[in-house]
Amino acid sequence: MTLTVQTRYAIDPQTAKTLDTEGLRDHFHVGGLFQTGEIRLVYSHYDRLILGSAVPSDSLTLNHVAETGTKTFLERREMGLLNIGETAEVEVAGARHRIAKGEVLYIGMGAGPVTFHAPGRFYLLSAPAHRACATKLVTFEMARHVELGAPETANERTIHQFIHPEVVDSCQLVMGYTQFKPGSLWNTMPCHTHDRRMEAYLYFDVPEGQRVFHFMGEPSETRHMVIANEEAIISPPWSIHAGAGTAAYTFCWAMAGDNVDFTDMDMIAMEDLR
Ligand SMILES: O=C(O)C(=O)C[C@H](O)C(=O)CO
Ligand SMILES: [Zn+2]
Repeated sequence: MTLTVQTRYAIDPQTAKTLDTEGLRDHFHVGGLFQTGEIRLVYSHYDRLILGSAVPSDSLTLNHVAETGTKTFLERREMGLLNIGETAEVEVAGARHRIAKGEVLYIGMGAGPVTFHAPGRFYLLSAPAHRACATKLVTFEMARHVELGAPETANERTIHQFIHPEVVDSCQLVMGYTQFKPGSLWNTMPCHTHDRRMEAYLYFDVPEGQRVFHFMGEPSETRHMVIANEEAIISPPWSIHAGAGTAAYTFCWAMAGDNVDFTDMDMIAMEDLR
């Protein structure tokens, strides 16, 4: 089994604003996930969120990851996973969970090794935990669905909230994905920050040859990165996070930090953006 773990350190907004395109991407862009037969993880020092992928050709087991300094990966961590591939099974603590495309499995602290089976294509998120919450499969019907935006501003979209206090108990993780109404391409605009929580985005279902322009930075110092299908972004707590696609796409958002209140956001007025 191939396990690759990359570490990304946290930097402050003053340093971030001095970076060129390559520097920004080195810190905040994650490419090369979703390799068949491999588990790939990125350990971010922003709230110690780990994001990654598992694409089994047969099966793959996630257990010991040296970077966490614990015997097993989930000893002091919780995990959320989203299947962006075909329906497949995941085994946790002797139970097999059948996960369809677009469904999320929450796995509580101390659950032990996690085995992923083909033909799944799993996006993984993990944050430090302080108590064991129950492992739970969240189907599309069980999630909360929040409608936002309007066609006139090209931001009409549905936020599907899967790991959310009203759906499943978790310590730090809040997670879901956002889909667009035809013609809308802007996510998270008007934009916001939440210094209490960091965020990670995975852009997927981006059509061949299309890209998403992801915006980051302090509201007065915005920058952009151009993102291809199945690439991710680490969004620091001090940064806006918004994007516009050259075609429709879906993105998975996930947060970790001081609270699990999705609505705890500091909205940025359009006239304050630079
Ligand atoms: O389209 C959106 O708006 C979002 O999906 C917002 C993210 O979920 C987010 O930034 C939550 O803090
Ligand atoms: Zn946010």
